[in-house]
Amino acid sequence: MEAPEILAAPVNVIAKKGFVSMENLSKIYPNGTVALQDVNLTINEGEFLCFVGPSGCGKSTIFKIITGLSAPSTGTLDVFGTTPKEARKQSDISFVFQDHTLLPWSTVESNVRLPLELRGVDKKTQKQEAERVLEMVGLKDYMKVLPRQLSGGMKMRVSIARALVSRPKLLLMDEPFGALDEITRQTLQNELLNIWQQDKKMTVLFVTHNVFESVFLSTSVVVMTARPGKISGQIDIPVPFPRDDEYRTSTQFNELVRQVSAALHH
Ligand SMILES: Nc1ncnc2c1ncn2[C@@H]1O[C@H](COP(=O)(O)OP(=O)(O)OP(=O)(O)O)[C@@H](O)[C@H]1O
Repeated sequence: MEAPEILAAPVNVIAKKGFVSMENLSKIYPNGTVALQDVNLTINEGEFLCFVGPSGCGKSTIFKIITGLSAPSTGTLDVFGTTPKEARKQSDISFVFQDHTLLPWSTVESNVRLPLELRGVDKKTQKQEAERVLEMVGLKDYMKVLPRQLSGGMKMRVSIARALVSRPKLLLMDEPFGALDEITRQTLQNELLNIWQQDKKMTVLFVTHNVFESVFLSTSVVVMTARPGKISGQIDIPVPFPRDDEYRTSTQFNELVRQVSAALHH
């Protein structure tokens, strides 16, 4: 994590129409790197937004700002009517990273219960909720198993279950499937969409370098450019859910992939 930014200007946090909204948001790191410049973005409740862009375009910085781990240098930010830090404290925001970050010495169940345990939720509820989310990711039979006994895809499922256990309003996923083989990746994409469909109100922000993945998963793709990091375009994916494997080979899918790729190389 970066050093505290004493010089950072205070951020205005005000209620806006969007679920999460950013206006003219910029981020200049203490070493002078302009990570984000004039970012304007409105995210509505229930959206599945994918961020694509070259390495270093500021995708992770946007995530850090939304969660209050980093302060914007200028601009306005609203995270469902409260401060980012408060939203995180209330467990309204959960994360999933490429690295599953599971505790190796704890069972699957203990790993998944951890966010609730840290919040002082009673043991019975912890167990019920862990069972609920492990069922959702198809791992209810693996509750007593240690992470090292699981495949990469299964570890990622546990990581997703742990993020869902606190019933977040906002789920942030930073290249979660980047380290998985293509078949496992597609299976997990299907599963993630099923889970998201079960909770129509959960908003998902998903970073990926993979254009196909962004077009398969999202309701809208945000395309970013690097140095300085800016949003160069947003392409809506007006394809109804559920989406299946037929969609992956459809003309519409290929056309949307073409559009996102063109925006990336623009
Ligand atoms: N703490 C920091 N101090 C200085 N510069 C930073 C810091 N964190 C990130 N940067 C720089 O800010 C820019 C945006 O970084 P960020 O990690 O947000 O990009 P990204 O799009 O997530 O990259 P990647 O796709 O490689 O993960 C990069 O040029 C990076 O080197």
